[in-house]
Amino acid sequence: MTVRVEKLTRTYRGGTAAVTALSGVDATFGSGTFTAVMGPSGSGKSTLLQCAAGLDRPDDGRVWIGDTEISRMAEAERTALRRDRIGFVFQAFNLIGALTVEENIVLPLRLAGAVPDRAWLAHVVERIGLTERLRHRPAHLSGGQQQRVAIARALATRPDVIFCDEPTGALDSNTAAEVLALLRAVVDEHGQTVVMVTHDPVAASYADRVMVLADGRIVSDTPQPGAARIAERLAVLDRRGAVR
Ligand SMILES: Nc1ncnc2c1ncn2[C@@H]1O[C@H](COP(=O)(O)OP(=O)(O)OP(=O)(O)O)[C@@H](O)[C@H]1O
Repeated sequence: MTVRVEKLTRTYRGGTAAVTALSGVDATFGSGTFTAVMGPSGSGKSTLLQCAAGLDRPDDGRVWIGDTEISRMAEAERTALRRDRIGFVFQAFNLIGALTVEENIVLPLRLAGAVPDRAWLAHVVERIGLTERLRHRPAHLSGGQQQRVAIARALATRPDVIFCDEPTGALDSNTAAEVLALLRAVVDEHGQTVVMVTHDPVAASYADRVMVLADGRIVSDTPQPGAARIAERLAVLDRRGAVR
């Protein structure tokens, strides 16, 4: 499913000054593609993700998931669409400690009152390599395993799009690699659309494309050129930021 944002603007008011987090951002995330969203701290990455996912409302601009314009939907309708068609993976895995791995994975389905597709769930659990751990509690798993559970939970409803905010931010490089390979496989094997905010050039090198934000605008949007080149580009941007 393609996600499209048009002229997205988001200003946070409150405190002494208004902060413009997004300033007229246009972007399309094609069906079955994996995009890394990068840029300095405060450049608007998380805000872009939240607006594109319908978790936050832009002040101006429009958002489509497939043919559905979510920016015009009422809150209840947006909540239902998020539940059915969008998956989320966050840096802090956000698993529920009192539930087992299996219960965490099927929770979105239970909340939606949906009948689980057992064959699909079995496939997802096998794909993330946690078949033996289904009855364990999250606290007994490593960070990488917990994030794999979070990805399985995001996949449980078979969403069209998965938004990830720093999914490997809390992981060491080996477990991060496993999680990134899994996201890559989700795109390649199932044609899901993945949009991932990351600070890490190595993480971004798993994507098809790298979009860089600075001051709420897209400053570069290219096929991913490899971790070393991504790191160089970010360093240039940081130096420019430093002289402003
Ligand atoms: N709820 C909020 N209230 C006020 N200002 C906010 C809020 N959320 C974000 N901002 C501001 O909007 C700007 C963009 O924030 P955003 O979190 O989207 O950036 P980011 O690129 O994801 O940053 P980071 O890499 O540090 O997570 C920042 O200046 C931030 O301080």
